[in-house]
Amino acid sequence: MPTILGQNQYGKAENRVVRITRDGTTHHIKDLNVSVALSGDMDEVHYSGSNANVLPTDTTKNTVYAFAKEHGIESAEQFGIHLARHFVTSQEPIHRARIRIEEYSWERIEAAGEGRHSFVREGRETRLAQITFDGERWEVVSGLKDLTVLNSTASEFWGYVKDRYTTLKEAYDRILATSVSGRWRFNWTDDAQEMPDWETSYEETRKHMLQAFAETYSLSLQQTMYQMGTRIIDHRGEIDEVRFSLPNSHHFLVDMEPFGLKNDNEVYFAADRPYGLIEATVLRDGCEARIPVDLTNL
Ligand SMILES: O=c1[nH]c(=O)c2[nH]c(=O)[nH]c2[nH]1
Repeated sequence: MPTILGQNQYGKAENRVVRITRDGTTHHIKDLNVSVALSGDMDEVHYSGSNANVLPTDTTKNTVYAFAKEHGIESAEQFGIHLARHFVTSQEPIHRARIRIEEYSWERIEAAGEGRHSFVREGRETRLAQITFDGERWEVVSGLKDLTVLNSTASEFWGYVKDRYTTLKEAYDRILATSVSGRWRFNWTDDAQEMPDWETSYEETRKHMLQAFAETYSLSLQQTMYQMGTRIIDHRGEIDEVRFSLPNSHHFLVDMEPFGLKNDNEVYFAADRPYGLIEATVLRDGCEARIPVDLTNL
C-alpha cells in the first residue's frame, strides 16, 4: 500500500447547548459550545469504508444534549469529564476522547416581578475547557480568551536593544493593554485523586491573573505576564502549568502639536494591528510543559 493512515479523529464540533435549571421561578443558565473528537480503532473506515467501529458524529451530538438533560451542567470541566468517560468506556473501539468546551457567561437581569429568568450576555471573556481521557489518565486544561484589560499608567518600556531600524521612543509612562488568552493545566490525572472544585478554581485563577496584572508595576508585558503565571502557580496548588498568549495592544499618543495643543498623556490612537505578541509558559518547578505552544491549536 503506498500510503498509511496517520493521526485521525472525528466527532461533532460546536454543539451549542443551553441548559436551563429551574429552581421555582428562579432559573439558572449554562451556555456551552461543545466539540467532541474521538479516536481509536478507526483504520477500516478510512481504508475500506467499513463503518463497523464508527459511532456516528450525529450520536455524539445527541449524547451532548442527552447528558445536559440527564446530568445537568455543573461546570464545563465536570460536563466534559462525563462525556469523555462515556465515550471511552462505552465503546470498545474508542480509546481516546477529547472534549473542548467554550462557555459563554450570562448575568441575571434584576427586575421587578416574580420571575428571575432574564439574563444579559456578559461582555466577559470566553471560558474554555479541554478534557482528554485515554481510559486511564485524564488531562484537564482550562482557560479563557478575550479577557481585555488595561492599565492606564504604571507601565514603562525602555533600555531595549537599538539598531539602525529602531525608531521606538523609550516610554516612562505608557498604557499597557492586552486581551488575555490563557490556558492552565490541572494536576488531576486519575479518578483516585480528589477532583478540584472547577467553578471555584476558575474564578480564583481569573482573580489572581487580574490582580497580578493590576498590581505589577510593569517594565515590559513579558514581566507582567510572568507575574500573572507565577501568581496562579503560587496560589492554586491544583495547577502545574500556565500558558499565555498576550497581544500588546499598542496605544500611541496622538501628536497634537499641528493643532497647537499639548497632549499630556491624554489622547491615544488605539491601533488594532500590527500588535506585539508576547507568549510564555510558566511552570511549577519540576513539572513538564504539555500545553501546546501555539494556543490556536488548543
Ligand atoms: O512590553 C513590551 N515588550 C516588548 O518586547 C516590546 N517591543 C516593543 O516594541 N514594545 C514592547 N513592549
